[in-house]
Amino acid sequence: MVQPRIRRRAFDTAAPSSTPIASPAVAPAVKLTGFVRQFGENRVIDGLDLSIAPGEFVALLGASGSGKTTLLRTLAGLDPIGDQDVTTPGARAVVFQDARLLPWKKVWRNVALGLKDKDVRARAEAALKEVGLGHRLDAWPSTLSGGESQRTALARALVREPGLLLLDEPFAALDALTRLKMHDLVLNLWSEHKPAVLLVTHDVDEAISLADRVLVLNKGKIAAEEHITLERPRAPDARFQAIRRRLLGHLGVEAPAPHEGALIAFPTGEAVQ
Ligand SMILES: Nc1ncnc2c1ncn2[C@@H]1O[C@H](COP(=O)(O)OP(=O)(O)OP(=O)(O)O)[C@@H](O)[C@H]1O
Repeated sequence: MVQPRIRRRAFDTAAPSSTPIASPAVAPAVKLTGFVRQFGENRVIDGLDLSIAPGEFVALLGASGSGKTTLLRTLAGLDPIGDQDVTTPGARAVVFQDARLLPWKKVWRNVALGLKDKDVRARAEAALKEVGLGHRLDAWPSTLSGGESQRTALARALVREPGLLLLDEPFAALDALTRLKMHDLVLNLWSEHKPAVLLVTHDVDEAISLADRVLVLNKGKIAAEEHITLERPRAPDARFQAIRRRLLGHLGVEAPAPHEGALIAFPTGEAVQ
């Protein structure tokens, strides 16, 4: 396979003006200027500008087919970019919706995949302990639950000490409770290691709960941006709901007023409107 060319060059030190974490002297973890991606006649990304500060947690929302994965794949270096202005200076790691573990390798070997040092088992073990899987080092991937598989995928990403962590709907296939636990885990790992994060998600609440900044992708460009300054952990209070309504509006979805038309299920199975 021809390796995509992601330019890793010295770039201007101007920090993104709108990011809360950026300091003027710090180079961004991601910088895209006027980026275009086209499949035949389909111009999916159309002159997109994006800057992510080191350590910043950004979530990306957008309708199905709006180009979220295309953008993430570009930043991951998985797609050719031609001679375009894309800079991702540090190490990158990606976690997808499915864990993509090699079934013939034990859990720790999946995490250590591609590492070259002598102490790879120790590093894999440390990463697996961090995601709460220190007891499953020698397990086979087929014996893991969905949540455990995604934890393993997170450990595999973390062990590479990425400056940029790309998350493509990593919690979408998990049940609601496991998803909430994964949110806590990701926030803990992020505050411990502080990579820049780009999280692609369909879930507006997930985006508001986790990110410093939420972007809405529409017609190939960033159509809206919300800075989330609520303290973590974030409760779905009135300020949260106001951000939610604005983001849903940008996505073309009308948010129901609280409880309006909502079905409330009781433990008896009885439901009232
Ligand atoms: N390799 C490809 N060849 C041709 N078209 C592609 C290719 N990859 C993506 N596309 C098209 O680009 C558009 C954006 O796809 P992409 O997967 O980035 O959207 P998305 O926002 O991630 O969608 P979803 O939320 O449904 O996952 C779609 O119309 C898709 O069909």
